[in-house]
Amino acid sequence: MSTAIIGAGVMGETLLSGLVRAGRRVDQLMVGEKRPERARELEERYGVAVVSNREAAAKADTVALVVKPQDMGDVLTEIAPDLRAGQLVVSLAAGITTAFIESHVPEGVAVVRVMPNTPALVDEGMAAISPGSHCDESHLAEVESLMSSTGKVLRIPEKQMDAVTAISGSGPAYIFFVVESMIEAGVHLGLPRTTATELVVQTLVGSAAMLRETGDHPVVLREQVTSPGGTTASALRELEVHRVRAAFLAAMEAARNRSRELAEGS
Ligand SMILES: NC(=O)C1=CN([C@@H]2O[C@H](COP(=O)(O)OP(=O)(O)OC[C@H]3O[C@@H](n4cnc5c(N)ncnc54)[C@H](O)[C@@H]3O)[C@@H](O)[C@H]2O)C=CC1
Ligand SMILES: O=C(O)[C@@H]1CCC=N1
Repeated sequence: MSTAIIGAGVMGETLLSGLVRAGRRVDQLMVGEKRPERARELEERYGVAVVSNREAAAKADTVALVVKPQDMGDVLTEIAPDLRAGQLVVSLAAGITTAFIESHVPEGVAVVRVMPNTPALVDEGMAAISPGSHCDESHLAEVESLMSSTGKVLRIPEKQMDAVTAISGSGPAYIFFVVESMIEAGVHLGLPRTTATELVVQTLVGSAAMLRETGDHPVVLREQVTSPGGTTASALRELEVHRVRAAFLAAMEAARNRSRELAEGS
């Protein structure tokens, strides 16, 4: 089964590299990429064929669209004449609905919407997938196989996609923001930057492993760290005073709303 990736920026390369790591034959992969220098970079790095979008659409069994939501309409209009019934189109774009894609492609083309995230680069990705209206089990299984090469895959109803985008799609950025803030705090408290970075990164990795390995609720794990009258309680009180929990809620609502706006083309 050949797969084409149209749009090989951050997320397109993440998918491509994951497929290569998972042992997909490079001669079964193709890339369509607008920027010539980026295309050359990918050819050199992976030995993958970079072809026109139309050639990619005509030749591949599965066409993964990884361009920005704002570019999706133009790309679909460009490749529609080359698509045929029986092919699978997979969109990784925020906001873009399966109905929008189906309205641009020929009858009989199956569409699956995916929301991945960048930890896929280290095979710890979280991808949610939703079927369009002409999908069967084999199409969902194919997308599960594509995405499970780089992490976990969850099937969800499409109406949850904007919320999923706000939580796991954008999620790594929030975590990196917290990490960055803690490192800066360490420096402010007088630690060398390298020391602060090592402390924060290992604390994050250790905490993530505890969540996954114990299966305990985060509240339980937080309470274990919070000694009565101790340092953690003092810090958590400040986070509540500064309304950090409310800020997280507002931030994720904003991301969900932006995903909805992208669906409307703005
Ligand atoms: N970066 C992330 O963490 C995530 C991104 N996504 C989705 O992935 C998509 C791509 O995002 P990024 O990779 O971050 O953006 P990006 O800007 O790094 O990549 C987009 C790529 O598409 C190429 N491109 C644009 N128009 C094209 C065309 N007509 N034909 C061929 N290639 C074309 C650009 O040259 C660029 O290399 C977006 O729709 C985004 O919503 C989804 C989840 C996470
Ligand atoms: O920021 C964005 O729009 C994309 C979608 C989810 C993560 N990055």
